[in-house]
Amino acid sequence: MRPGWPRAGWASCRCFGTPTTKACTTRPRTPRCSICAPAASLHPCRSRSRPSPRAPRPPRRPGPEGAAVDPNTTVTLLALNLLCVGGLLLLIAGRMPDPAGLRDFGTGALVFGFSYLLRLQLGLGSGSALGLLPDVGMIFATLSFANGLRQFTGRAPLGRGRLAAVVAVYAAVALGALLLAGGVGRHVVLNLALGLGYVLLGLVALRATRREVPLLRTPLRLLAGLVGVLGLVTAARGLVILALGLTAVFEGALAQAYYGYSVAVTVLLCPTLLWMVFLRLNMRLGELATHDALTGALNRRGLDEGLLRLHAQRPSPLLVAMLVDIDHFKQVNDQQGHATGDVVLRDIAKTLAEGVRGGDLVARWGGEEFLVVGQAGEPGAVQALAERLRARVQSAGLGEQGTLACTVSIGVSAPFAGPDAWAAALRAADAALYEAKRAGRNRVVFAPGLTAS
Ligand SMILES: Nc1nc2c(ncn2[C@@H]2O[C@H](COP(=O)(O)OP(=O)(O)OP(=O)(O)O)[C@@H](O)[C@H]2O)c(=O)[nH]1
Repeated sequence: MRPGWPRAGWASCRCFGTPTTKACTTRPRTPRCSICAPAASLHPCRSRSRPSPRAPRPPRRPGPEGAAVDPNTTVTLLALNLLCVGGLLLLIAGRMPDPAGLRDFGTGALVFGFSYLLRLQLGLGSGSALGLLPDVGMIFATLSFANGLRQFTGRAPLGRGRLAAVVAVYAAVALGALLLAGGVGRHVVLNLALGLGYVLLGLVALRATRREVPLLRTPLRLLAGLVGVLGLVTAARGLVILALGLTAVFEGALAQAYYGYSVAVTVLLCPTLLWMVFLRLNMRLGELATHDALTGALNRRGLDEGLLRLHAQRPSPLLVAMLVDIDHFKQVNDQQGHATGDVVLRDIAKTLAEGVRGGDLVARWGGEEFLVVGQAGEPGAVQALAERLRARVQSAGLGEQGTLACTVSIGVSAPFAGPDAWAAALRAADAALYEAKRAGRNRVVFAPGLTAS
């Protein structure tokens, strides 16, 4: 250490031992060295940290608390969020055998995200003709969402021709508005069209709640509420632009409210979509676990679950078991090929499922054998059901061309109640089926306790 230099702390004090010769760069919280400390009141750093009362104060910037919602930052975050979610949905859809609308959801989110980024590049309030490009992107993305939702809820998608026509009409109207009224016209048309699109999307979701399983109704209602309100707010924004001009919706309280709500919707929308996808996948897995892959009839596990449900009813109903076996099915395979045999199996399963009463169970019991379990019901009802099933199969056109014919033999158990009687009922149905085959096939035989009516 040089003689005369401060003892401690000088290295961290940015006056470097020459406090008054230059403008001091000492930060307010830097520990002072022994040179600065005694003359702190004269030192330039002290005078800088305490401005004289006469000096004009710099304008206050909003702090982190209560900071304004900045449209540019908000739109950037929305765009990134949409791009991430779109990519994720497309990844999930790529791995699903039946993506049911997920591809359209993903495409919609990606196109919306890119459109937002393009709008940021051009300037949010820009009135340039290039701005029509992201506008058209957003309209297409909204239609893509609606298409995805339709498919997700089991409805046919809108054809490509229709989508292209709507987008073309929008582009023409927006161009006309731009030529007539400049940027204001373009923004009014965009907000009104997007608002209408969101409201329609909400209505598609609301309509689907009527047909969907209860599990899916909650996220669908949430989706309908979120986009429905966004639609009304966006359309109202269009009217505000018309009445007050563009500045009113990009600055001030209205802009704060709109962008605040948009953030909330986007943040909630993504988990809602993923929630719906998760539920759908879960339902699909449940179906795969309980249904036969070839015929779509219940498998043993599905039958067990169905039987438990039937037995759990109060009062416990009387049930009957019917074993349905295709006659001479080996000949179908030998003459038409195994693939056609598969189609015939599928057709017969469908014919049986369409012929039973609501609540009856149809399961694939073995290779070309099905089991129907239903409530015994009124006297004569079981006999009528068994005969109807036999007749329906006989008259059905089967195979790829619908030109093949097959018959079935059916053995019907006596009515039974409770799981304990299940094994005995199956034995009785099997014995009756054997008897039907022995007696010449294409007939129904009833176990003792039930007689043909
Ligand atoms: N295509 C196809 N054939 C199957 C399947 N499962 C079993 N089979 C066929 O079903 C036929 C059953 O033949 P059999 O048990 O001799 O009975 P059947 O020819 O129907 O004669 P009856 O029952 O006595 O009237 C066999 O040829 C099996 O290969 C399947 O999943 N697909």
